[in-house]
Amino acid sequence: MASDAGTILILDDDIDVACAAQLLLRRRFGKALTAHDAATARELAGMHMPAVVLLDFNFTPGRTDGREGLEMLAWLRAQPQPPEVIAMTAYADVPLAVEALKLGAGDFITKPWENSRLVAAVEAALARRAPRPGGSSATADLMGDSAAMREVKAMIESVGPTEANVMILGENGVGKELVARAVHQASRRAHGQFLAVDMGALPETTVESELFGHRRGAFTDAKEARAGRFQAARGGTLFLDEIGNLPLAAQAKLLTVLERREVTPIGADRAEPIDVRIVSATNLEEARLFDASVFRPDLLFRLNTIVIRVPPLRARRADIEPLLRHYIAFYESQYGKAPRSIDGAAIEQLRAYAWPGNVRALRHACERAVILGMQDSYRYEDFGVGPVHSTATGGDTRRLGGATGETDGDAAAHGTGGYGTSSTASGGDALRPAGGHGAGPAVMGGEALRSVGGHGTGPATGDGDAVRPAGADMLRLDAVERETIAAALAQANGNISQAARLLGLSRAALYRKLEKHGL
Ligand SMILES: Nc1ncnc2c1ncn2[C@@H]1O[C@H](COP(=O)(O)OP(=O)(O)OP(=O)(O)O)[C@@H](O)[C@H]1O
Repeated sequence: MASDAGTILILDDDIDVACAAQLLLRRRFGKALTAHDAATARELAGMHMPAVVLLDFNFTPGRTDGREGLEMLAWLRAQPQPPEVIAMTAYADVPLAVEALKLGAGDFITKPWENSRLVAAVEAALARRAPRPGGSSATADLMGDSAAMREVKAMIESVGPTEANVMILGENGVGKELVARAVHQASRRAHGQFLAVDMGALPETTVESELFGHRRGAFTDAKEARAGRFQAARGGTLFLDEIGNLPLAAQAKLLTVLERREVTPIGADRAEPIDVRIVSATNLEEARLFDASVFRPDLLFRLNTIVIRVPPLRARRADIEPLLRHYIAFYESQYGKAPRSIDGAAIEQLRAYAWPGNVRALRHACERAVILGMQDSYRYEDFGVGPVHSTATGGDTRRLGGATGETDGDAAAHGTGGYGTSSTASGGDALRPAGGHGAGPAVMGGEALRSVGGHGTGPATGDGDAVRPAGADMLRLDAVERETIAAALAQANGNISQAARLLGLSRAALYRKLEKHGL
């Protein structure tokens, strides 16, 4: 019997092949649509947001290079709610299938297929999209048992099941997105989408179309209708990350949507009701957030029904050791390394370190130690974080410099003192280019291996730049990269999201590069 598992879209220019798949899959899974060319596929994908796409790789007669399929795959992967893609290739095209897998397809089948194999592939694709089963607790991914973390987790468990909008506050890298995901998992919407949007990275000119969607032909580039993030997250949770970076004009539009609980896609004549729970996050200090010239108070009022403050790591030092153990084990397994213990003195020093980059930096430091550590146990130097005591005022001053609350007392997760009250704290993720890393190594993770040994011998921990020229050329390239990043940061006034956009990088990729260059 058909189940309502989500729409399946089949793109194949061979009408017989597409229809055969449609008949089979419709019987088993419910809604299955077909398209025979790229334009129709895009149109259908925009309108129906399929859960799974079966993708042939050549849809123009005579084409055999698979480029069309790879382009379509990239387009599908870039959608606000990307479907699982199953590549369909001819038997001889295994290299193409491998390329498709590298580009994000979840599976491939060869034509002609066995029906049972096709059904199994679609079932597996649907299972990959389903929320993680069991997980007795929505907060299972949040390591740390400090008083502050316990308070954060208790809030998640109590506000999760409500429909209240939640705003999460905290410095960069403290785990705001993880908290947002936990709120979603604890909610009645857990079976629906958790859709994250980096508001700081949306170009101002397209904010409206990205969030609310557009109809075909609504403006010059609108070649197909496209659902916005509000529609894509229907039934689920929309996570508006870096909300503090949203320009004031876009804030006004967002406010209208939240007040009316409906969106009108650009070019549409009717509004559509929205069905999303809004969770937002920002690293702005509260003083800035309450400044009406930065953030509209009426919008803030809509968003912050419940506020969860995630304290910086230095204010909950009891979490440092469990986090270290967790991420060391994680990277040992990822890199196939034998488990090693952490030297007792190293744990003490790592607990005393100020962790200006919070959990994200701790995670990177563990990855570095696993790759570079040469002793029987991990030593403090393996983590590449610089001298313990340089960090309270110097070190990485990029993200909030204040080292207040540096006791095991664990600042309260909410209330007034938990976040950003230090007079030395800089606004948001403002970057001070002059802040160096003291005596810490200038390279992080696998980059160090590559600078010494040429290229390609260590695990590729960077951002896809595993193959690099050796020696002087590489040093020059690194210097150019560093300068380019510094210039972009200066131009963006230290705003990480904007700098990432200028550089064409994701924020995560930019963070890695900042750490690599000691910026
Ligand atoms: N309590 C935690 N347990 C395990 N991992 C964590 C925890 N907190 C954060 N992390 C990890 O640290 C990294 C940064 O977390 P996350 O992206 O949620 O932070 P953020 O506050 O949203 O950062 P930003 O403000 O820069 O977007 C992620 O890799 C995340 O998995």
